[in-house]
Amino acid sequence: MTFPKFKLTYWDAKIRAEPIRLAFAINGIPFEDERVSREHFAAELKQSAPFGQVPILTVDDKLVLAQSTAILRYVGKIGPVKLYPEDPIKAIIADQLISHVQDIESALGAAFVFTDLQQRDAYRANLTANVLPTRLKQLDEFIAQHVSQSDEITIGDLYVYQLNTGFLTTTGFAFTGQPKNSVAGFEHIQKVVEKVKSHPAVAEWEARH
Ligand SMILES: N[C@@H](CCC(=O)N[C@@H](CS)C(=O)NCC(=O)O)C(=O)O
Repeated sequence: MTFPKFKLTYWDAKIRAEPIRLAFAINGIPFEDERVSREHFAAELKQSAPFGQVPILTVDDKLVLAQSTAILRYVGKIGPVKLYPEDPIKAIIADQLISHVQDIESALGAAFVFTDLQQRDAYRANLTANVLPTRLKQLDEFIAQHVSQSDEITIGDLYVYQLNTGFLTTTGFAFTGQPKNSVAGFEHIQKVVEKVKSHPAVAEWEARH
């Protein structure tokens, strides 16, 4: 299979780019993993980026694509491993996983709107005691009901994996004071994490990053 020349531009962070990087890795599609500083982005890229934000994917040095989940769906369609399933029901299951994980990430990120530290702490305490356990339980039950037990990986699974390895553990739970392995209590989430983690291309990617 031949592919265009790809360059993925983001910060030196996982957050919105990592599921895309993993989708490339699982498919064996070569890409330039460009990691820019906030300063370089503001000075050189923000004006020309389609929506003034990263990640962006540059195709063959000319077409510039934006919006992380749109890019992920694209990469999930073009490779030999159909990470974005062709079956519409399987596709919407993957889409729902992505949206739910994004809702969790937004809830974590919303703590930043509070400049008053006492209010921020109260928000995070509620997150830890109520919001996160509820959201994670919903995710666990959804996976139990809808996600295939096979080795097949979807872009939705990549988001669940990213929730555990990226935002939630390194940033989110650190904020809320939760232990880093808080997802471990959720059997079905954990199974998805293990499925992705044990994929040879993902294991190889993690060993290098
Ligand atoms: N909906 C967009 C959101 C992108 C976004 O919020 N990007 C942030 C980094 S995670 C950004 O570029 N911030 C710098 C800025 O807005 O100037 C996506 O999913 O790609």
